[in-house]
Amino acid sequence: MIDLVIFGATGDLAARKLFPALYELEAARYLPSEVRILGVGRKPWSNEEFIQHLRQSLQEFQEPLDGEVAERLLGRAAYHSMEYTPEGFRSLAEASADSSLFYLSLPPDAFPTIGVGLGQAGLSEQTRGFRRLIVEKPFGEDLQSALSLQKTLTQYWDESQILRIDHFLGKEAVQNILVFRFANSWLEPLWNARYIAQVQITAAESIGIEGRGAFYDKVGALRDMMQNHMMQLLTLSALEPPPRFEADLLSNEKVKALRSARPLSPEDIVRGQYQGYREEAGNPQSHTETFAALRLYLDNWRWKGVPFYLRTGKALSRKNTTIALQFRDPPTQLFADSSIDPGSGWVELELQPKEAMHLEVQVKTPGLQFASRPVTLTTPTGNGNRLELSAYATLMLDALKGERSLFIRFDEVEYAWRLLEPVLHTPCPTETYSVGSEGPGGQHYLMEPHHRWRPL
Ligand SMILES: NC(=O)C1=CN([C@@H]2O[C@H](COP(=O)(O)OP(=O)(O)OC[C@H]3O[C@@H](n4cnc5c(N)ncnc54)[C@H](OP(=O)(O)O)[C@@H]3O)[C@@H](O)[C@H]2O)C=CC1
Ligand SMILES: O=C1O[C@H](COP(=O)(O)O)[C@@H](O)[C@H](O)[C@H]1O
Repeated sequence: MIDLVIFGATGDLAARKLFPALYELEAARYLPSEVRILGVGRKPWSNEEFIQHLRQSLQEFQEPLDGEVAERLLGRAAYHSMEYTPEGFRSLAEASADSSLFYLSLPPDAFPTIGVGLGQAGLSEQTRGFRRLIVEKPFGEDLQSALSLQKTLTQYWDESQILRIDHFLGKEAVQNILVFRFANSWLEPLWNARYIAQVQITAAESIGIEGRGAFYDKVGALRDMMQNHMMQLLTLSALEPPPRFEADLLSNEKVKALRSARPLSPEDIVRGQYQGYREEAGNPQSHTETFAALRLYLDNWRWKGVPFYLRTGKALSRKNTTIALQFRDPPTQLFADSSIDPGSGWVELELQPKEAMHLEVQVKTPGLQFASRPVTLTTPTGNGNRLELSAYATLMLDALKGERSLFIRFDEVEYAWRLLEPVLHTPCPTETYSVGSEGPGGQHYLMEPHHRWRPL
């Protein structure tokens, strides 16, 4: 038997994302028959109460829902109520299988207690099977806390057993960045400072904090999105090709990209907060940013001098996650007085809400004059989500298989924190922006002359 042990199984993430992901795996018959789902929590629930909670979560968050598949999944589920004490972990050791995947789906304050508790109960030992630990984000709240969490966990867990999750890496569209870059021989030679003038990475959300105020107000956009998802998009866009597609070789390249970043200064960041956030978060004095934009430079051979502009925010005009690169202008303007827009020449990977690639090219303006105009070639890169697994389903399946290339190695976390550290603790003005807008106006002051943000 293999146990998928979900700590925090009574919580929000489990209900919204993890149970539906398990349902998807069950529906696709990807979940090996020997896998049991063991929910763990402090709530004194019986097996029946947990199974009922799982059923209700699927009814609420899984669409479409096939009753037969749901019942198959429920048939694998059990609950273990425990306090996070040595005695509690001993009881778990008796109840759980020799091969176990422990998923820490609870508030980050609890990560050290559970990691150590499992270790002390012998549950990190791999003498009779595998033992792996999935750790949710955020991994620390700054560099020091991340280093300290790592030190605590590695008293009992080897790095190869720890799977730090960043659900963006489970998205097909994010995995497509590498394929797009390295499987197209026409494109790769152009993907550098010689041909690219600027890179813009945007993760805009239309939703606000959605009842997560107590959590979000301590975190803000820099810690919630920038340190993890945005840094992953940055490294995947900027890294050198690894010699082979292997987890450690890929992580090496991501870390190299992060380590080449020029140190940030306060002029490289703009923060915003949407109107009404303070009331929603229940903190009238809050300066927590719900929007952050950064300008950064990677001082390496490939990217020297190219600005990377990153922005992420909530309560914006629409959900839109993109990576866009602008090609440099041709060396001479052959077509006099043409209608070439200085803001054109983009290749854009749209990651969400649609998965698509957009390539802007110049074609002749019809008529007697030789002038050019931009047209956009668009091709969908996904399959309309019909056959795709959700990000969490992909990652859980990889975790069960022990495949680590879509998980984050500690030095990726470390160097992402190191990069942000200079702007993380310094007080910085937060500009208010309207709900449903493009974000604070100040974001435009980050840009170099002739650069401007693409519309959301
Ligand atoms: N919710 C989301 O959308 C997302 C969440 N995450 C991450 O996932 C993890 C879980 O998030 P979420 O489900 O929202 O968290 P919740 O606040 O819903 O907590 C999950 C469960 O953890 C247990 N718990 C709560 N506080 C503590 C504590 N101090 N010590 C031990 N156990 C505790 C509770 O279960 P019980 O009382 O039964 O023990 C609770 O039901 C977090 O690390 C979060 O950052 C990441 C991305 C998105
Ligand atoms: O991790 C997080 O991500 C979501 C955005 O994820 P997406 O898959 O919907 O793009 C964000 O809303 C949340 O605040 C953050 O914690």
